[in-house]
Amino acid sequence: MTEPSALLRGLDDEQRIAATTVLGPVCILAGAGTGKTRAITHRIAYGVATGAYAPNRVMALTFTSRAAAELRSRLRLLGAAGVTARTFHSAALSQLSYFWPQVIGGQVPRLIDSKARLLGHAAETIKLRADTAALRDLATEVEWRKVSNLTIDQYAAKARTRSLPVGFGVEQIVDLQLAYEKLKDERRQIDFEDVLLANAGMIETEASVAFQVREQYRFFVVDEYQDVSPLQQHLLELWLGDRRDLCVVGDASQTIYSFAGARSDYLLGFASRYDDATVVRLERNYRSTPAIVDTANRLMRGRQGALTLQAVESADAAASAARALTAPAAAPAGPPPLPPEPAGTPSSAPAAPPHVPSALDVPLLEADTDIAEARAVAQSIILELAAGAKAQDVAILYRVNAQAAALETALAEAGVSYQIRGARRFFDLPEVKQAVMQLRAASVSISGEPLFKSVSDVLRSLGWSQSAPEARGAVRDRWESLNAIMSLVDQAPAELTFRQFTDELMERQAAHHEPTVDAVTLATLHSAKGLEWESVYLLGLSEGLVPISYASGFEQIDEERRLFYVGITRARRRLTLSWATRGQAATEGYSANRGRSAERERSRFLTEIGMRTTRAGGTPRG
Ligand SMILES: Nc1ncnc2c1ncn2[C@@H]1O[C@H](COP(=O)(O)OP(=O)(O)OP(=O)(O)O)[C@@H](O)[C@H]1O
Repeated sequence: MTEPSALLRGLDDEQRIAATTVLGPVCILAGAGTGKTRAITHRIAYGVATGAYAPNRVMALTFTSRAAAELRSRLRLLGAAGVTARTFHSAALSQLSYFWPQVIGGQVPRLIDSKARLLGHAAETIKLRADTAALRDLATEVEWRKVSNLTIDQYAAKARTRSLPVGFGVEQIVDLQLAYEKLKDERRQIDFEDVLLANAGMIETEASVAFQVREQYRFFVVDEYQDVSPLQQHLLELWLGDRRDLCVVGDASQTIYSFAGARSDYLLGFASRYDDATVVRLERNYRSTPAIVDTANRLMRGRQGALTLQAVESADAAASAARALTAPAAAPAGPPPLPPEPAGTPSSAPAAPPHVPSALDVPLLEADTDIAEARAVAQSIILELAAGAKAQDVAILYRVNAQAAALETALAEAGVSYQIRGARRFFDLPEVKQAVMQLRAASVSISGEPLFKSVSDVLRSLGWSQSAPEARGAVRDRWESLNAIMSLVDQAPAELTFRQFTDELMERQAAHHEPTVDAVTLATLHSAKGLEWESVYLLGLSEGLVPISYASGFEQIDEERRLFYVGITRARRRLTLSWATRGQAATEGYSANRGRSAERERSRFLTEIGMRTTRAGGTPRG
């Protein structure tokens, strides 16, 4: 077991308070890149190491299986392997599967694999016409009702003020939901949200279930708490009962799933629900350069929930009383400032004051069209790669999937390899499955060798070599996959054994946690949450895309602002912003008017930040 004091090394003062306050209600309000994952993993490990927790009585909850796998893996390295780290859904399903036979009898009903398909069948029963796209929107509406913990009647009352799927009225949607629930019951099936609803129902109605569940888990930690839905919050309260050992961590500025039912008010209201809560603010950003931090702060200046440490040192910012993320003194300065100062400054001019990095150092590219924008970005990436950057450290982020098309073209023309996040499942590739199996088999008999040797011997037998084959196509793809596994060896801590390495691989396989391959990442802003890269390009920063055309009203525009904030704060050393002046008609959505060219306006957020524009390949503009 790890020494308790060793677990506190490498934490800053606030992180240490979070880590050592192992009992009672704790709320960690953490800005982007401030080390919240570090804080909660060290807190759990410290609680285990000091004997405050029995590991099997701790439950760490996340919202994605990737995040749960990441927590498990970090906890294992910190000596807290027995702790449960799960998504809300997986924790609820495991309890439901255990208690269903006792309480109801038989097995848990089968989970439906496609809500839209079952809704289609339900629509037929009430003679409602809906095409595939409409059914997907209607499925989202069903999900919203359920995660908001509303009955169909309560939904009917709220729906009158909601923007509903196009072409459907409240009555039709209510009838469809009734038909859907009926059909589901007849078929003895449940959907994703029913798992939480049924689990909650059992704890509420069966005292013995409530007793057993609460006996098992005593200490709760919730990561990304700003994303909690009313249904998840309800279940969490049932799990807790009258206990108070709950630690939540989150960043209200990164709430980007309100449309799907996430509610940051549970995070922001934690201290008023628990008036003796320990509230810790993590505001020192360890990830990004001062210029990137300044860009993020300007965007969030004065916003509610902008989690910050101290007033930025300008009179203007001080006056606004906004608190801002700070970059640590030792943060790298980042790339040389762009755009360049206009030439021709007289040499006799008084010495310039020292340069204070700011958002004005972040380049903003302007191009005529989407493809010109994509090509400008591809060219910039080529320069970065030529200067020694690794492709896997570069990401291009955008608002809607359709924007990837121009990028794919431009990157292919430029010969830059890329992967689209979420587009392929690495561990489903046959060569990867085979490699994991063989590594596992070898790890049973081989021990004591350096990890690199054990893994590379197995992978060589499958076709890996130190240098990449000079070819494109299947052979090269196979090499890339095996090399991605080798790159996990490079990232592994020195003390990791072969057996532990294969444990990790299998864990990642179960969670689809892909290792980085040597390629630039293309991802939507939503799917970039929680990740970081050395260099990040944010594309399409025009009205209609950021904010998206269908966002209306303060709340929705603010969610777009937070999405932009998430994008900015993914960058460690270099951030490049860009937009195209012409494209599809911004007011009518990105993909609705393909082929039609319309003037675009640059994003209002760029103006708020005070960005200057550099024409792609041209000169700065005010
Ligand atoms: N005390 C510290 N000293 C040095 N580096 C740290 C410290 N705490 C965190 N970091 C580093 O800062 C970066 C951000 O940490 P982490 O990923 O835990 O942040 P986060 O708060 O979860 O970020 P986000 O919410 O933006 O995804 C990581 O590279 C991490 O190693």
